[in-house]
Order: sequence, then C-alpha cells, then structure tokens
Amino acid sequence: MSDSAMQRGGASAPLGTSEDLDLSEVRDWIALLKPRVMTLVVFSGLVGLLVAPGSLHPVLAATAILCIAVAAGASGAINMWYDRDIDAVMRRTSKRPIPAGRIRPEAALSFGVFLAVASVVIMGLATNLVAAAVLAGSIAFYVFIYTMWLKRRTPQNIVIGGAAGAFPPMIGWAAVTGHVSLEAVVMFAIVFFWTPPHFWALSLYASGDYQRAGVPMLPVVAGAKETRRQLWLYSLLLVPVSLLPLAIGMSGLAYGAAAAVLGGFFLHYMWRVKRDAQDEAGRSLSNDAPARAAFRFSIIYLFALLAALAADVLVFPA
Ligand code: HEM
Ligand SMILES: CC(C)=CCC/C(C)=C/CC/C(C)=C/COP(=O)(O)OP(=O)(O)O
Repeated sequence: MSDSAMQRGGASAPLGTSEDLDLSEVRDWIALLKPRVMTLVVFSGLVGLLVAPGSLHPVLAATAILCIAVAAGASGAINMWYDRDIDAVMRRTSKRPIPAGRIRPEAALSFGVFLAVASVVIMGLATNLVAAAVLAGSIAFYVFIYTMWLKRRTPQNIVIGGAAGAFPPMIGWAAVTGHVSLEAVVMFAIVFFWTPPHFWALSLYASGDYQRAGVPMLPVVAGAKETRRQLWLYSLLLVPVSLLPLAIGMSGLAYGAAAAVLGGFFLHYMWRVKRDAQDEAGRSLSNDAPARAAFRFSIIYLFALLAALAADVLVFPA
C-alpha cells in the first residue's frame, strides 16, 4: 500500500479494500488534471478542428484532441503544484490532492511536466509543428504568464492570463490546416472575451477565499461594484465578437441567429449581476444569486455557441 493510501485507509483497513484505495488514488491523479474545466477546453479544441477546411485522419484527429486534453490537464497539475500554498487556505481548493496531503508536490510537478512534454511531442508527430507550437505556447502561457507571474500580482491576471484558455480552438484549427488564419483568431477572440465575465461572476461570490489567500482578484482589490462594471463591459464586447464568424463569412445566418439569441441571454444574466441589490460597500444583498446563475450560464453559453458554430459550418459548408 502506498503512503497516500495508508493515509486514507490506515494500517488497519479491512481486507478487500485495497482496490478501492487504488481507485481513490487514481481519482486523485485525475483531479490534478482539473477534468471538469477540461471538458469545455477540449470541446472548444474539437470545434476548431471540425470547422477547419480540409481533413485529418480520424485517428490523428482523436490524437490531436487527446493532446489538447492532456496539455490542459498537465498545466492544471503544474498550476496545482505551484499554487499549493494558496489552495490550502481557500475553501474551494483546500481538499485538492496536494494541500490535503494525498499527493506529494514534487510528484505532481513531475507528472505535469511529463504530460506537458508528451502532449507537445505527440501533437507534433501526429499533426504538424504549428499545432505543436501553439499547444506548447498555451501551456507556457498558463503556467508561466498566468500562474507564476500575473495571478498573484494584478487584478487583470485573468484578462491577460486567460488568453491561455482561448488557444484550444486555434490549436484544433492548426492541427488540420497547418496554419493560423483569421478564423482561428476569431475563435480565440470569442473565448478571450468570454473569460472575464465567466471568472468575475464566480469571483464575486468566492472573493472571501481569494482575500484569505492574498490573491489580488478584482473584487478583492477594486471591490464588487467595479467587478460588476468590468464584467458588464466585457459582456458587451463579447456579443459583437461572437458575431464575427458571420461577419467574416466563416459561418452563415443560422449561427448568427444562434449567437444573437445566446448573446441576449448572456447579457440578461450579466445585467442581473450588474444590477444585483447591494449594500454601500457593493456587497450583494441576495447571497450573490445572480452571480451564481451567471457563472453557471456562462459555461452553457460557450458550449452552445461553439456547438452552433460547428453545426452551421458542417451542415451548411461554404
Ligand atoms: C484565467 C481564466 C480562467 C479562470 C481563472 C477560471 C476559473 C474557474 C474557476 C475558479 C472555476 C470553478 C471550478 C473549480 O473549482 O475549478 C471554473 C469553472 C469552470 N471553468 Fe473556468 N476559468 C478560466 C477560464 C476558463 C476557460 C478558458 C474555460 C474553457 C474554455 C473554462 C471552463 C470552465 C468550466 C467548464 C468550469 C466548470 C467546472 C465545473 O463544472 O465545476 N474556464 N473556472
Ligand atoms: C491546451 C491548454 C494548455 C489549455 C489551457 C486551458 C486553461 C488555461 C484553462 C484555464 C482554466 C482555468 C482552470 C483557470 C483556473 O485558474 P486558477 O488556476 O486560478 O484556478 P484555481 O483557483 O481553481 O486553481
């Protein structure tokens, strides 16, 4: 039995439980990859790949998507290694495998670095150098620019650092075409402008955590009122940006209509956050119910928008 399994089950664990213990160990390693966040990252990469002109052998396409998933997971693991001190003091993250003492920090780091290198090398072999380079760049962006540099220094951390999460559709596109063109930049822009409202909605009701950990997220540094204002500004920018695929002829009217309707809902949810009843300090009087709803909707929105783009391009090819 490993040290971590001993910690969980204890030396006197009943016979027959070793498989369960191994399974929970596997679950811890999977948790290091932030699998829930990965679903949308992978989906956006898949959409980039599906809407790209040209074709890729299905096995190579599946490999490319797997590489995006593994790269995102690897950077999540390295992020958890680096952030283990602040994760330990935040309620939302304190039970993660490293702060909870179930995985050694160095083991998590080796795991993350190994997966990061493997994902880039395999992407290069399976597709092309451009896709591998953008994949490497997005890992480096998340790890070095966001996690190690901006996250603890500026409330604009997620605006700049969030670019890391906007690369996957571009990587999917590059995997098929071998280059980065305007369409790929447009998909990048959609995720880029979506990220601040997505995260700031959550940060409004998780600001206690960030304050305790000394992370300068916008509500901690500038207050809830300013966060609501900036969240609203980025939401207003996102809607026209989401219509760019139509404007550049990448998609047709079906996508345009879907983007307009989804954008209307997005603005509705974010407007409710902006107008949430608040005290003089800007704190919500409704237990942040609108912010919680807006955060949940932000995820549905991006899934639906990207699905609409893929459906439009595949059903009505140019
Ligand atoms: C710097 C940028 C971003 C930050 C700081 C951020 C932060 C967060 C946080 C703190 C959560 C709460 C869930 C958790 O405990 O992990 C979350 C959830 C989520 N994020 Fe983001 N996010 C960012 C960008 C993105 C991007 C680019 C995507 C995908 C395209 C994404 C997809 C998701 C999804 C799908 C969830 C829900 C996970 C669940 O079901 O628990 N996020 N995000
Ligand atoms: C292909 C590739 C490398 C994609 C990268 C995907 C990526 C960077 C997604 C960003 C999403 C994310 C979980 C941010 C969390 O920030 P945080 O670390 O502040 O969150 P935490 O407090 O939950 O740890």
